[in-house]
Amino acid sequence: MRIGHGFDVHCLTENRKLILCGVEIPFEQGLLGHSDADVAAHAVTDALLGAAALGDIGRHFPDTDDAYFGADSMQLLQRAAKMVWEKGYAVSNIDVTIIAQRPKLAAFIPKMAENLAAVLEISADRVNVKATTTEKLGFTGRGEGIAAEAVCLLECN
Ligand SMILES: Nc1ccn([C@@H]2O[C@H](COP(=O)(O)O)[C@@H](O)[C@H]2O)c(=O)n1
Ligand SMILES: C[C@@]1(CO)OP(=O)(O)OP(=O)(O)OC[C@H]1O
Repeated sequence: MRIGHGFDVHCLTENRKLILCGVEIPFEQGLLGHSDADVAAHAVTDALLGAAALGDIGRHFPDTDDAYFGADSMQLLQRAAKMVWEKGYAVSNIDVTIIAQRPKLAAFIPKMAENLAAVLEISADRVNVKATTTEKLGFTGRGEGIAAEAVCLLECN
């Protein structure tokens, strides 16, 4: 068994979509990034890569590369999963925490978990997604950005 952790932050801004684990969330602001800025998908990607000792998302998909401009981060996650499979590991489970003061995410969480399970080719009971505020404290609490953390356990084939 191998454990990995991922953490990411993106800034909230006008005129951008808010996409979390591939789900477009209706909100007056979205996340800024070179890709679609899906902060939760990025945290999961880093958790997988970390567990397999494969570095991080920026190493494999640099934000200086035009190929990733506006990229669908769930596709980047799928590519990271393939790297992990090729190293002989299988994803045992993932647990994701999205840190956002607003919007309320509860209604969208089942679809986020479904998307992650599909991309990672694992059953729904191996995926957990949750959201928390920071009780209006810090940059997330002020609504300046959204953060996400993820942990992943890999099994050796
Ligand atoms: N953006 C969010 C944040 C939280 N939730 C849900 O609300 C619960 C309470 O959040 P606290 O930060 O006050 O502990 C949390 O457990 C989530 O179920 C949410 O849906 N969207
Ligand atoms: C995903 C990538 C690549 O498009 O860009 P961003 O969307 O800016 O995201 P970030 O988490 O800052 O870094 C990883 C990048 O390589």
